[in-house]
Amino acid sequence: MADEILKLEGLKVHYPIRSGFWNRVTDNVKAVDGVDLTIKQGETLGLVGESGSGKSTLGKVIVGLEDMTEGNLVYEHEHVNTAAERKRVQYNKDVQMIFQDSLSSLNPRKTIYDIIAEPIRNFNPMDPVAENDRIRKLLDIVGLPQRTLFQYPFQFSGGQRQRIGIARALATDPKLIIADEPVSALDLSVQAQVLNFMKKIQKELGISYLFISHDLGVVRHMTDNIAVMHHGRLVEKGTREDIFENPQHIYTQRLLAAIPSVNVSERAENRAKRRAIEQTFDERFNEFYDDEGMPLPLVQLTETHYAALPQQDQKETDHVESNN
Ligand SMILES: Nc1ncnc2c1ncn2[C@@H]1O[C@H](COP(=O)(O)OP(=O)(O)OP(=O)(O)O)[C@@H](O)[C@H]1O
Repeated sequence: MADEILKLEGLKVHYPIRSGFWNRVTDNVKAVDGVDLTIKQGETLGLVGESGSGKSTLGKVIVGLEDMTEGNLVYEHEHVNTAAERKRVQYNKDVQMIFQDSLSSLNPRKTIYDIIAEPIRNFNPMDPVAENDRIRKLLDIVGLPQRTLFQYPFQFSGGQRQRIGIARALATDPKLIIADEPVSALDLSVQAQVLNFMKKIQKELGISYLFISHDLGVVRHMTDNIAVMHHGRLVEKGTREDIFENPQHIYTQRLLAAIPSVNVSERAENRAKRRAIEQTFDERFNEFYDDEGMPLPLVQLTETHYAALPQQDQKETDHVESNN
């Protein structure tokens, strides 16, 4: 079995809500509320949930764009928070992010050359000739013509811009890429191209991905394992088969029902199924969520499959109490 590359332990991000005359902290938004998750070397782990479930916050904590309130990041078996400076610099070089909105994540005043050069200059400065070679090679890897090097982001299509974002992320030779909704802003035909391309470079370069998406349909073709997030907690995690063939949590079932059917003749039938699942979700919400509307703790069902189930639903034969 592949070794782990990154482990999240009890990760929490709570944002204070201030109110009243004295602007005191009166409550917290629990954007991420105690997530345990392991990403293995070379795998793609899908992180799925609706808007507001906390996925982006989790991704940002991993790359240091957001601070955690509590918890640990363990990278290659070492705690990132307490690691020596050298190890932390290595972590920042090894773990990169691709964003959903390629236009706003690429500096509009910089050429493609300078955009890709920036991480190289930060992490691995080299002489101008070597830098030029490296940038041209990265452009080749992402399949953009050399003549685009001195153009600006607005001169590219969405799909091409996403490739530039990928080239920038690859510039430091990362081991793990956090891809936050990398294709949701793109047309369907371009989505497939970018996804296939991401898979191709994964095979060639042996990178791991944390692939964040609101759409289980997109994640299906990309991932080995999947974690489903709701209200800042994981409600289910397992292999792709566990999630698609044997979903246990009502929220996972609802997300699966939301995947649009390609087959037109099945659409009416799917609509009816979706309505039934929505109804089950509403009826059983109080069993699957606590008094504050938060998901229950995860329980281990099989070697690979975990779900936040109420007691009476923990019926799989070989289930083991989770220590998560
Ligand atoms: N800086 C912040 N201050 C206060 N609340 C925040 C902040 N950032 C995020 N939140 C809240 O935390 C929750 C999780 O947000 P997050 O963006 O991580 O969700 P998401 O699942 O990625 O959704 P989306 O796909 O829409 O980005 C939301 O309720 C959001 O409003």
